Amino acid sequence: MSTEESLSSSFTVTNSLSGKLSDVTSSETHYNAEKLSESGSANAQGGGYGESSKIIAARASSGSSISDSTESTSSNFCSNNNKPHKANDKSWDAIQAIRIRDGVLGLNHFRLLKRLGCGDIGSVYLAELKGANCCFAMKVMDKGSLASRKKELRAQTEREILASLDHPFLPTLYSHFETEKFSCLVMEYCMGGDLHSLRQRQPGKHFTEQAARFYASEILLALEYLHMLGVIYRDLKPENVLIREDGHIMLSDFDLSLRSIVSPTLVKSSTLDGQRVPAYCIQPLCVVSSCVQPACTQPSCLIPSLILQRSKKNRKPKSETGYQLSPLPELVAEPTGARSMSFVGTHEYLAPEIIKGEGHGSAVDWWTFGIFLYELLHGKTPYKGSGNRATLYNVVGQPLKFPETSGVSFAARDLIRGLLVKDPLQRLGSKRGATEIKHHPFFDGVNWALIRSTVPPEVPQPFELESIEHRNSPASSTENSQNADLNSSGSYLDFDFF
Ligand SMILES: Nc1ncnc2c1ncn2[C@@H]1O[C@H](COP(=O)(O)OP(=O)(O)OP(=O)(O)O)[C@@H](O)[C@H]1O
Repeated sequence: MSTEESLSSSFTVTNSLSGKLSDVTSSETHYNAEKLSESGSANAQGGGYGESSKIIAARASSGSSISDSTESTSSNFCSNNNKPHKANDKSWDAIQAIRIRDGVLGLNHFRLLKRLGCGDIGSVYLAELKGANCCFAMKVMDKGSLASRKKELRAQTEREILASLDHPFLPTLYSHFETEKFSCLVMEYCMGGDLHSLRQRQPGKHFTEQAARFYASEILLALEYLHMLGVIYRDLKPENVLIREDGHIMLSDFDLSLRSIVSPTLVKSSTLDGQRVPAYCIQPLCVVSSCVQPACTQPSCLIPSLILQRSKKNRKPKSETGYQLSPLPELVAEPTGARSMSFVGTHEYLAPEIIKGEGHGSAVDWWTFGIFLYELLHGKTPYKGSGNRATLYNVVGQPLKFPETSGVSFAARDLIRGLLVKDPLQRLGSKRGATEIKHHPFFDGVNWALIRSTVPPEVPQPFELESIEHRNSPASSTENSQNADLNSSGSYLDFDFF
């Protein structure tokens, strides 16, 4: 079967799920491949997709348990009891103070200052907690619209995943409440915009290798944490990486994520006698600058013989290296049993196994991680075609190429090659997840434990609430009238959706 044929036939996704899935994901057994675009929808089953950038498989409505006019009070849902990293967060304290005073938190406690953006299932507003000088990002979803478009399960999945997170590079969900018409998520506000916009502002529209390493390292930790929770993210792209006030990142947007069961395991370290050997995918001496698809069949096992010999020669006697000689066990938490047949993601970032409809698991996140790193370093993605169909064709059938003039290091290209192996079983990260990827020489020198203390490549200008308030004053609010109603009493009238 030609690639073209297999592409078309791959859109007939009728198989049932295999592998271990949670209750929530098992509802994915009914789906239709569906494309989302501002210009409308198209049926992807026959390969007749148009030129949108993002596709999803619509899952059947689960009959979600959204209740009316209440804040979610379900025990630990939005308390910081189970979020030790938020123990000293003044935003938690401010929200808690309102709860103590008024019982529950609601829309009336917030002033919506401006619309930050809108996605497929809702709009996100910058919201100030009245009287507390604290700002949040509030995602507002129209319940009627969610129901009519069968998006309730997506919204519910996103909400439940957000509620379970407690990580410096992932968003905090402070509260979820419902009004008669809207479902609202109160999240941490990221004031620095997204990584896509930041990349556009770089010379040559790409990051330096040092900057790319920084962002890729933080993303790797975020994905590692998600995989430990059994969450496969599935939508990595610079647009979904937001920049915090301090220049560190926050991975956002979980409505395409998949939840599965994972059993974290301690395994013996991959070091040799305690000495780390650079785990290149391809032997450096054999590689020419514009490489084609690698012979990287077992990424974590292929260690260049030259390097091995040197390592053995340089190896220090046991007494000198002390405890390093007993390799420490490493935590591996890759949800390798997860399987989904959904057709989800963004065209240029879709893994081949998703396009081919073969069923996919956590390895899709390592594929997208490879595309992501390629884009940060080169200012473009590797398989982009003249349209979406051509892009998908390239992902499945074309070899990986780097620009002739690429000044990108061997280590970076080797890592990208290892991640962009088309067979998910042979892909770097597919067996031991982030643990495997962290050992790649591209990340040499990264202090994983202290990455939060690393100085970011760029720190955004300080955010001034007053300037937004000024712009939103009645005298200057033509823009506001198009967005949310921001009247000074703080009550809202209408939201502008989608
Ligand atoms: N916590 C946040 N802080 C600041 N801005 C945010 C935050 N969350 C979202 N945004 C902004 O709001 C926009 C809409 O976000 P949302 O997650 O709803 O959708 P999306 O990522 O654009 O698309 P989709 O939901 O269709 O995948 C984003 O593009 C982003 O610019």
